[in-house]
Amino acid sequence: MPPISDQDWDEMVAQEIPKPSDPVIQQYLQSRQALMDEEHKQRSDYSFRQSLSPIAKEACAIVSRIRDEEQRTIWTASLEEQLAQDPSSSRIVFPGMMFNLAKDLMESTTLWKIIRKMPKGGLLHAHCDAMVPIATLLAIALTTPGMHLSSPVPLSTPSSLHATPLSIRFRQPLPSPPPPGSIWTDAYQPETYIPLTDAADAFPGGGRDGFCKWLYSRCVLAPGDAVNQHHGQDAIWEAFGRCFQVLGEVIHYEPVWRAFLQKLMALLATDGVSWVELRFTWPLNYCREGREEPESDYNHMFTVIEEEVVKFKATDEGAGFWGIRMIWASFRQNPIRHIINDMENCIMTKLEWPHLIAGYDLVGPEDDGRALTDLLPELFWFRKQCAVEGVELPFFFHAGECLGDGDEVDNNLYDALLLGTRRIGHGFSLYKHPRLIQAVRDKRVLIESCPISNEVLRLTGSIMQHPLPALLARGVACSLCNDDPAILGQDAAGMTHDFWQALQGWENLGLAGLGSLAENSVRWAAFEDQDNEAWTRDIRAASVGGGIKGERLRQWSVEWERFCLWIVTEYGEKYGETGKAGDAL
Ligand SMILES: O=c1[nH]cnc2c1ncn2[C@@H]1O[C@H](CO)[C@@H](O)[C@H]1O
Repeated sequence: MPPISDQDWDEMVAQEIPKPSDPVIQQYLQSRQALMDEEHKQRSDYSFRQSLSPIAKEACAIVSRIRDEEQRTIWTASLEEQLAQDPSSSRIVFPGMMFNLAKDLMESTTLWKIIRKMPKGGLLHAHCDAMVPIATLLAIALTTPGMHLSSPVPLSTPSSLHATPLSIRFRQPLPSPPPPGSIWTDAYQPETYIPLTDAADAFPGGGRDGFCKWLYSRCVLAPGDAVNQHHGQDAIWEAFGRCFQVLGEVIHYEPVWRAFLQKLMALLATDGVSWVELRFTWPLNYCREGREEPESDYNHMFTVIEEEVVKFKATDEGAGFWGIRMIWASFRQNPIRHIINDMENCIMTKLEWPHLIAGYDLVGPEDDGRALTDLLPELFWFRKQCAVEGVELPFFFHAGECLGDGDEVDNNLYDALLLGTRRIGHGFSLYKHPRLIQAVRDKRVLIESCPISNEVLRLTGSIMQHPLPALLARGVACSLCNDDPAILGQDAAGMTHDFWQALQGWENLGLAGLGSLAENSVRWAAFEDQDNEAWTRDIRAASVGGGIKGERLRQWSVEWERFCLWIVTEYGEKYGETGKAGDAL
């Protein structure tokens, strides 16, 4: 049979095919939209979207066009190909590409400029030690009089440089100090303290600059650590633990602690973060200025927090900053006596500084420490002691920061909920638990989600594999957090990287979804001591509630509107309804 010509085909067949505008297709599309709308009603950000002002809606549309444009022009297949062709580059580029590889490019985008300005509310999940970028912290240590360095072995071989535990702390000058360069040679006498600046200047690999680079590499996970998935989770946690080892002690000296807090608050404020709740996990090794003997309790540290927050809030930069609270956290690996002792310290410090301690948690690798069921005796004792002492120390547990399905760590989620946790740190494996998802919604528990942390610590390969969208779609309230930004590679105290990744990675989120996550962080912040009833009442009442929470939610909402107006003013001409540059491309 001869082939049918196009003209004959048009006459014979094409007329039979419905056009997109035909009722049958239109009806189908309407049902499709209705199904989508119905599903979207279950999202946790649904009511936030519904109540957007006209300006906010316009800002969301603009951001969505910018996002689309950047997907097409920056994160392109041709860039990917170009990099693949370049033998010196091992980069693969797409919007959900691995965080460490995307970081530089992301910081050059328009979306970055926008997110940087966004009012982000509160940072609810972050570990105190890992908050100030390492270069900044080193600069503080190097300019603080009396800081010294010591090591249990000479730092003369690549392996000792790589992994030896270091001590960086205040020491009175010795009458005859060892030669500064000796620490880098076999002549070094272990455990002797060398002035930090002298040791830095004598660093064999390039003096002070080389020293700073080396210490940076000891405190920050290298991109390779995070990307080498074949090493698995235990290997990255080992490297992660070594970073904390170096950082812990440096901050535990009054002048460094003061400068650290000022820097932290300034960095948060410029990133649009108004409030922070920090996990606080420290042994009693903090010393006052000029002293080598550690304090016997935590009171001086908290006096300093109190003073530094007041000082910062009195500056122009800190005028809109709401403050800091600590969440006391014990290491879950520790044995019973140690944990009970830490709990006692927590309660004693709480009695002195009730407004600076929001609650209690357990930290450290979840799969290498004790599960919450194993810790029940200590936790029940703690609850009883809190009642006896009349202190409000609710739980804010880490739980489900794991890949398991039904293993001990995954099961921590059941205990966290049964023990009445007010928020869950990570909750990475929660999406596998339909009954718990329902409980989390009923009990109004918030998930403190840390997408970059989860990626770098190898729970997920890129933002696009992260389970947070599954939780949001099922109506679970969440907030975004940065966990350990100085160590994990964000190299910033603020949350712009995590916000950016979520916005660019997940189509369903958009600026409105991001706004809802930020609003949640204010709604679930522990601004003051509250019993369970008052806590739940304020979360329900949200911005129409009385008290400090209602007030701050209203304040956040004003900032959000101002931010949306800025977006429309700044980008409306090019990307607004009439400009539509994104669509034209
Ligand atoms: O994502 C995390 N999950 C559990 N524990 C953590 C995480 N990030 C840091 N730490 C733990 O908290 C201590 C400092 O507060 C660190 O020593 C680390 O072990």
